[in-house]
Amino acid sequence: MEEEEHHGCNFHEMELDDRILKAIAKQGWEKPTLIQEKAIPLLLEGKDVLIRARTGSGKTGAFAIPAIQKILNSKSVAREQAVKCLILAPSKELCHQIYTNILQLTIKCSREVTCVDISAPVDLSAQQSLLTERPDIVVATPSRALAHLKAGNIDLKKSLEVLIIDEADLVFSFGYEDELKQILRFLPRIYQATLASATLSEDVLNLKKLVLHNAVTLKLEESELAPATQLSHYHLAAEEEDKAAILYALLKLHLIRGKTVIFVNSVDRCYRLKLFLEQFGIPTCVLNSELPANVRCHSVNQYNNGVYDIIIASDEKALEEPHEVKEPKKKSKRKKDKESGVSRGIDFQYVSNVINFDFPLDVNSYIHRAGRTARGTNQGTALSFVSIKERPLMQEVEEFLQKSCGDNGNILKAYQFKLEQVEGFRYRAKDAWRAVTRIAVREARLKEIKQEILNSQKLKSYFVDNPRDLQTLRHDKALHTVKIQPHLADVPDYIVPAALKQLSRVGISRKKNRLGNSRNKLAGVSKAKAKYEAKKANPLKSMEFFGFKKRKTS
Ligand SMILES: Nc1ncnc2c1ncn2[C@@H]1O[C@H](COP(=O)(O)OP(=O)(O)OP(=O)(O)O)[C@@H](O)[C@H]1O
Repeated sequence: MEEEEHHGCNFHEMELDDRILKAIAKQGWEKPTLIQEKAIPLLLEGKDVLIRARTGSGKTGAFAIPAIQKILNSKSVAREQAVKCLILAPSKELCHQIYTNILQLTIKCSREVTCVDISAPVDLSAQQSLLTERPDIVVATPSRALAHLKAGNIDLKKSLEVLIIDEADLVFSFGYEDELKQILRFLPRIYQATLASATLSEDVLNLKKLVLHNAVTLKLEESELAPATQLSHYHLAAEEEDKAAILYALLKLHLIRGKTVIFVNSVDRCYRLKLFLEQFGIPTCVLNSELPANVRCHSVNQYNNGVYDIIIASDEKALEEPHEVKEPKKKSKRKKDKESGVSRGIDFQYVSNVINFDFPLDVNSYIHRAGRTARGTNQGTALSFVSIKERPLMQEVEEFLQKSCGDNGNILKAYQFKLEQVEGFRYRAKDAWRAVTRIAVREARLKEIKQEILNSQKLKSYFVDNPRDLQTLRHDKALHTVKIQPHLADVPDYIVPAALKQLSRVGISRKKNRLGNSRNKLAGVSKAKAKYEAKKANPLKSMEFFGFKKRKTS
């Protein structure tokens, strides 16, 4: 089944319970997204559905709303408490996000519909009590679900009505095939199943055969990314030695406005960039697979609430130090978390810009990175730094964008960046980048993990009693493994390009006001949203002042 038309129907026309409608309204969702419009009625009819829709298109709502409706329906007939819906997702972050979404959607019926997330890597016995209550919805990674099923902590044989697998394309690649097959043995013969995925890979089709029966495939004929009217793509030619200088200039001159996610290709480079920006007084928060899962969730929550403006994330597919390692690679001894899809599927909210500091290693990865912005109905920009070596990868992305956006215009626009105009920045950046030695990076990596583990374990019980203090726990503190020279935090007038002097002054004074109001940042999503709304018109607009004009790609 392939659909293109968006009839603009309303949630009220979907025969949903009033309590769900109220919760949807509270979320500020005025209309269903295209995938919600198509999927919700089919799922309410009881069909098995394979949902293929672009990243950020609202798939969570598409499968969660009918599941909640179904539970409310069955409760109106029999009040027996049992697990009726199992939602599997390949990472703890995703589980946490789905769980949060469900809490929001059940806010008006939280007594009738209960939900637990059992993806946290704690002792099974610690979660047993949550499961003895037999919550209506259980969210888990496949390995956690299987462990509890084997331990006899959940029994789904009689009660399960709905099975949902989110980010289905990742389930096999994260190594869950075996676990999933085993889980199926614990399920009843008949249940409704949904798979949600941003791509229709071979893995998804295999999973479909395994899990779905007579399924409807909802493959929306839309691009895998938001349309060009919503998401703008730019590339900027930059060699390794200049990337850092350009980023520093863009950030300090406030040419990049609004919340930003910067992607790099390895955990080391996360810290390298953090330590580099730290020297210029630019705080950032890192997200990578080595950090404890609850820290990652907390960081993303705070980012979504407007506490931080910049997250540096490493891609899980990435290589270690792709530009620098010359010897054969040794296997990292440090434990990486199989269940951490650091950025895949994560709903970073109100992100104005995605910056590919390192160009992604394939088209899929570009799609997933760029999909962190322009989510739902919001605007966004993806800016990629591209070295000569990375040009072939960029061409692949360009071809993909051209094909998927279906017109002959240039979707991936180039910025001609006049590096000579920011010579002062380049000069400072060179020293600062050099100061970030391998040892400093290693120390930072260890220090952060130690700090975060300490925060997350020793202070856990303290934070349970003092949840407000948890809000003030920040993940963007300086790591200080590189010596800070305070003067570097300022931008002396003489290094600001003439065309930008006026603009950057405005930017800097605005920043001062912002800092004065930093407490407000803790106030939550509405502030973050307001800030986003103020800047959304064109977060990279001011780049044009820079003496580089938009030009067509060759
Ligand atoms: N009907 C709607 N109207 C406006 N915003 C919506 C609507 N439905 C969902 N959203 C918002 O869109 C964003 C993306 O939703 P969601 O995370 O469900 O997307 P997704 O398709 O699952 O993306 P991914 O594949 O990356 O996980 C969320 O911030 C969500 O609150």
